[in-house]
Amino acid sequence: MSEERILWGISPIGWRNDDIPEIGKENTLSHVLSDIVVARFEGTEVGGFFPDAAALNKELQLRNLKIAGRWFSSYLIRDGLEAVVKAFQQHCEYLSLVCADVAIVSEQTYSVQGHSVDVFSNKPHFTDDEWEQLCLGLNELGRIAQRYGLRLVYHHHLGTGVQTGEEVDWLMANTDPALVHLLYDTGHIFVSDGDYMSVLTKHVSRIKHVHFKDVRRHVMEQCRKEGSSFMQSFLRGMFTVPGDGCIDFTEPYQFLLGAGYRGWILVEAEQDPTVAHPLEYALKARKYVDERLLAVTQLSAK
Ligand SMILES: O=C1C[C@@H](O)[C@H](O)[C@@H](O)C1=O
Ligand SMILES: [Co+2]
Repeated sequence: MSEERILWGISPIGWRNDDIPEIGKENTLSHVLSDIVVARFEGTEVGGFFPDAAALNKELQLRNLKIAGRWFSSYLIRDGLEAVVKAFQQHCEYLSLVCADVAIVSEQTYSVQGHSVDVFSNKPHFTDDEWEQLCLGLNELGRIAQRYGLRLVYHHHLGTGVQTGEEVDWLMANTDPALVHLLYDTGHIFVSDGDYMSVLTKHVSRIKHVHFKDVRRHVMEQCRKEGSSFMQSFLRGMFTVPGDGCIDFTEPYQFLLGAGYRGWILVEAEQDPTVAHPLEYALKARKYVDERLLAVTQLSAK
């Protein structure tokens, strides 16, 4: 478990994207993992194209890489808890076999994440009953995750019912802090609310996993103006790696350090890999982390 320090990882989403599985298909698992080693990250998250646990462990061990976690789309509101539990148990079983730390959950009932609609004006809103069903269900999934030695971390996401800071507040207030933790994703909350510090400062004690995703402001503004879908927006380059967009990561990073955050920070930048060379962007992110985040912290500690 990554309890003692911050571990830096990078998501495979820059090479291949589960939201559009056709893109980056030419990037094999070996290629992606070896690029991650070249860029000096310690680990990654599991992508949809990753193999069974034994085959993955072999490739990880060869490169001394770790797995942080994996995304799980829950449909607690649409299908009910019972229908979700079996798939979630299998998910946790796999994650425990690859020695992961977190199970990342995002409720996808009514989500427009994968739809061809304007993501900026079509997010769903849950009713009180639906919120209750979601929160009780998440507590139960959190209990299951714990049995597998994992933490359930909830991923707030554009185009879903838990997108805004207010919705994150509601989710945190109505779930059990011992069972349901928060994944803080800078890119999603910035595009949603135009602010990335409020969720962090309010909920830092619940945050157990972090995605550092940067945003190209001019592309975001253009996508908003034209009513782009979520997938169109990232294909057009709305997201990028830290240091390449408009977010100043020194602020959230210093705050996380000050609050004693331990665990993973993953660079996560979905863009079209035929436009944004994945290794080039991974190296760009590494340079920013080394020079603007780690070096500054070491200097101020002297
Ligand atoms: O953590 C994430 C996983 C993806 O599948 C998702 O669409 C992306 O935006 C993200 O932040
Ligand atoms: Co994310």
